[in-house]
Amino acid sequence: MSVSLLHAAGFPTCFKQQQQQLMLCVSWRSMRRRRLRPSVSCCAASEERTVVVGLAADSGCGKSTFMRRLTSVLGGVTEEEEEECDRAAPGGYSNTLVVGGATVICLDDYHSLDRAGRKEKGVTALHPAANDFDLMYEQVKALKSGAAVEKPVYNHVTGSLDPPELIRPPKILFIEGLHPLFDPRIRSLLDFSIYLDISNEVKFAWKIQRDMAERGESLESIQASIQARKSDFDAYIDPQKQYADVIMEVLPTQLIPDEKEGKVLRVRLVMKEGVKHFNPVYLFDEGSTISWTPCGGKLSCSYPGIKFFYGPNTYFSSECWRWMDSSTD
Ligand SMILES: Nc1ncnc2c1ncn2[C@@H]1O[C@H](COP(=O)(O)OP(=O)(O)OP(=O)(O)O)[C@@H](O)[C@H]1O
Ligand SMILES: O=C(CO)[C@H](O)[C@H](O)COP(=O)(O)O
Repeated sequence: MSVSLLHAAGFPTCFKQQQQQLMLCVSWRSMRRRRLRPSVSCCAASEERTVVVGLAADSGCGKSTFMRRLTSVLGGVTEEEEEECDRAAPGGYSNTLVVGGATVICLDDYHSLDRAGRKEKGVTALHPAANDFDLMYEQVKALKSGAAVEKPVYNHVTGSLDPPELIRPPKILFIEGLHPLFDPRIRSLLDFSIYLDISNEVKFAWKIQRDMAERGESLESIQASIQARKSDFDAYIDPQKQYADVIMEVLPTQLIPDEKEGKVLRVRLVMKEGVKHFNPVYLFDEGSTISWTPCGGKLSCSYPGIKFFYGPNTYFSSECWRWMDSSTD
């Protein structure tokens, strides 16, 4: 898991280069919004139990990008998966991704209020009242215990709920969305959890990049949408990070004064100690504290160009965490 996570997070180096590569990719979420054929898991219920991984983040904070990179480690979609999908649910819209024996479901599908309903009640999609946590729990529990479910589908194009789709239990079930760690019952089903903690500055830069370029939104509407969701984000989304096994913080760089474009970033990987089946990664020497700033004379870019930190640290008042900080110019 550690290697895949590092790959997905872009550690330890070349973050800038990877960003450029990412920018060439079409966002998976935007692809699936256009896609008209649902993906339905085609893995037969196996003797082994399904491993459940939660990925939490605010909207526009890289969940789809992260999942696309993580599942690329698992391999591509097999012919059997394609055929099963075609047979099981031809036509229609889906937020689900099936790849390499893993199924990624998007928790937006558990919105109990559609776009019109939220508008009428004056709540955002981040508010618990707009989501069906009972059904989310029942279905994740069923999948984990090897039973298929008829999962609802929230259609981001129409803003309403489509007919449900069949999800069979995969080897690995990823639940990604706004609230995978919100409900204690659902938290108890997770074998591993990740929170993408994107600072306001970077979130804004990424949203502008995606929503202006790909969705034709104006700067003002992006600003207004972030602002309108801010109090619910603070109340219901952000606190989930204390329950995650791994938190990836993406922050503005400290290496370039006044860098506003969000093209150069600082990434901090926060890893909980003592999580079953997870070995936190380290730089050079496990358990030590390492801070590295290269010699300016050896750099082809402006000093300091790159900076690393690794060591034990506290997070939410607990000491069983390790941090890795990486910043590149
Ligand atoms: N690791 C990354 N490095 C650089 N840019 C990124 C990274 N992850 C995401 N982004 C930028 O942020 C944008 C939003 O990412 P993405 O669509 O994956 O977010 P999301 O959480 O799935 O959003 P939503 O829930 O609104 O669909 C991307 O289009 C990309 O521009
Ligand atoms: O936060 C979101 C996704 O993470 C969306 O805003 C939420 O799902 C509502 O969808 P839409 O904006 O299409 O009405």
